[in-house]
Amino acid sequence: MCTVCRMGQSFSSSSSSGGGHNAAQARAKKVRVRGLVCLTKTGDRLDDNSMKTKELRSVHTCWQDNSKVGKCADISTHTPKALLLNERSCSKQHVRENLTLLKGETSLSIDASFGSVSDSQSGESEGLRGENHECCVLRVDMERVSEGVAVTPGAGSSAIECLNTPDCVAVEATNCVFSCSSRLDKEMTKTPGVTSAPGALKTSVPTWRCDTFKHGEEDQPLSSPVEQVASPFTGTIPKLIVTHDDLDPGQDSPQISDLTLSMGGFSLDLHHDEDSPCSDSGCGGSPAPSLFHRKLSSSSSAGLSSASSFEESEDDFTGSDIETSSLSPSMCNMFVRPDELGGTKSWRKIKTMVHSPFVSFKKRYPWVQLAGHAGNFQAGENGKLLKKYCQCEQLCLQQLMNDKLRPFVPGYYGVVQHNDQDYNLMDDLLAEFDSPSIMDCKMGSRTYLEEELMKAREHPRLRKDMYEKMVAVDPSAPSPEERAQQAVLKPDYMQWRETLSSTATLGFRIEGIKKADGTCNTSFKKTKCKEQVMKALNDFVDGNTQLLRSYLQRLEELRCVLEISDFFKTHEVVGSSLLFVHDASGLARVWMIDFGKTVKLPSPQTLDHRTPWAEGNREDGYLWGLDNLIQIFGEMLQNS
Ligand SMILES: O=P(O)(O)O[C@H]1[C@H](O)[C@@H](OP(=O)(O)O)[C@H](OP(=O)(O)O)[C@@H](OP(=O)(O)O)[C@H]1O
Ligand SMILES: Nc1ncnc2c1ncn2[C@@H]1O[C@H](COP(=O)(O)OP(=O)(O)O)[C@@H](O)[C@H]1O
Repeated sequence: MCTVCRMGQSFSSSSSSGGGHNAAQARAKKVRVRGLVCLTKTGDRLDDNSMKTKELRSVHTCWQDNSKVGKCADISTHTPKALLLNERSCSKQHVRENLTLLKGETSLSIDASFGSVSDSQSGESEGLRGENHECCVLRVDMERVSEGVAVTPGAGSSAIECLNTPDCVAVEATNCVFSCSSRLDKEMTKTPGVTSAPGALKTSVPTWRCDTFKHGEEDQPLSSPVEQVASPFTGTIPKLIVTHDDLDPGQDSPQISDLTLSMGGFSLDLHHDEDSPCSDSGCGGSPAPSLFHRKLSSSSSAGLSSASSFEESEDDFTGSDIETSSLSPSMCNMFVRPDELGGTKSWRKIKTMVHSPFVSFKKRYPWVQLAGHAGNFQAGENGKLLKKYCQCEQLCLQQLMNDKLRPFVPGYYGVVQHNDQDYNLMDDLLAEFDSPSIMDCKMGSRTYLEEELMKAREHPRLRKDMYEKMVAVDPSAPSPEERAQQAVLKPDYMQWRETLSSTATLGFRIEGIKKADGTCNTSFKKTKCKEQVMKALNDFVDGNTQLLRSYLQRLEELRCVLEISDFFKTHEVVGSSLLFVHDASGLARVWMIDFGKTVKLPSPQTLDHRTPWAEGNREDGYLWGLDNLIQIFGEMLQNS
């Protein structure tokens, strides 16, 4: 049962309820679409979370699977004891997301304020060829979308046009220079990079040198010198991919949510983007002012760069939200580098964002990011990936390289610098797959750190972006106080998300699925009960029993290792995901990713990861969630 315990919220209302009503009405007219994608040879992006398709060269790897269906205990469902729940959100029925409002509208323009598409171009009956890189969707197609029909612009006469691919992005993509960072206790040696020739998307690393990585007791060899050049950016034909929401019982049509426009390898992240740090508590709760770089969530994407200190982020929170605006005026800003903007902070307030083409330099495949923070990743070389630096994640990955869990996490190669931004360099787990299907499952029964909770109590910070995300899913979810403030506290939002999804009841939730056919779905916010999860999983594997078996085997292996891992025992693992990847060859693997909020416990404390959470015990429910996931896979296999 849900209990109500609202944390101290003594802040004043930032807007009147009347204004809020108007704002709500305005929002209600928006149509949320997920998955506008440019099919390109270079780099694509599918959604608000930097989703991108990937074209890998063929890898004919056969996966021998000898797993047997394991015996699984019944799924136990527990609600962490001390969860502070939003009563309203627990008790409300799920509300469909905005889709029906599309009907009767015409062509769409982008509302940069909240990652939505608004009907501001009503009256148009043909694709609207806009300026300033606007993308347009025809009414006829959007109506088909609203009916749950997949629309493939470019296949027919029209649907979406991706216009005016900005030259400046190509420029942005040029002059990429990689070098190893000399930071972090001189773990790596910084060497000068070489600027690539203009006009091409070229990244050179002529003098790449990384000294042996040392942190504490760990020694990690780093990558060897490489020099690679990606293909020049080419124009693309965008494609709209309709993604079906999980249907709640009683729902009869799919929902569509969230929009990202991709243009030839760069993408416009159209989510509301209140600035945020890695988390309210900092990255992993341990902000390091000199090195900490805030993560940019899809909901809080803050522009072209994300390097900022925790302190700056905190300031941002207290600042008012940016006013909403349509795409066109603000689009120009998207192509302006942060340092070209007037203020030191204004660039972080840009609502929409563009990513440089994200291309695997060797394979030249578009990459896929299913969940997480927009703009967090850059292509690395040789099947590697650059993720925006987070000290917490770095520490974890370093330790994991010497832990029993090593085969279940991406290989880690240290910190590199690119355009003045530090990145953790790690394996691209998709690299060995050919047109992979991918699923991101966020593990655990709690998605925020205890430290975040404490900080929110000490210094309550209003999150307008989270309020907007909340009402977009369920307009009745906010409490009267939240409604008056038009904002929520992060832990409240996170708890609401947990109870809305299967996190609270099963200890994991599906964040996103992208299938080999290019379709994707990141609208699993309300996938809560076991049956819904099974349906999504079954869709993910296309009913393939062998894949189920392979995944089950891998999950059981992972569980065995987790139970004996020193790292796992001594860390609070929050917000970490399991990345499921398979392809047509039958290769199916699962890895642990995202250690941005995985925090070492004070010695000699350890966790069993199954005990229900009560504030102070720091239990995260990770293994409990994995037990349930394994049980579900086992049940599906038995039923198949
Ligand atoms: O999934 P939605 O509903 O968009 O909510 C997101 C996710 O919970 C993010 O977690 P993850 O990165 O694991 O996906 C979280 O980032 P943190 O992990 O930093 O807590 C974001 O917090 P902010 O980054 O504060 O917006 C929050 O807004
Ligand atoms: N090592 C990796 N290899 C391949 N894909 C990855 C890797 N790490 C992350 N991803 C992709 O990026 C998404 C977000 O990753 P995550 O680490 O959770 O980001 P964030 O810290 O921004 O939440 C994942 O869902 C997955 O699609």
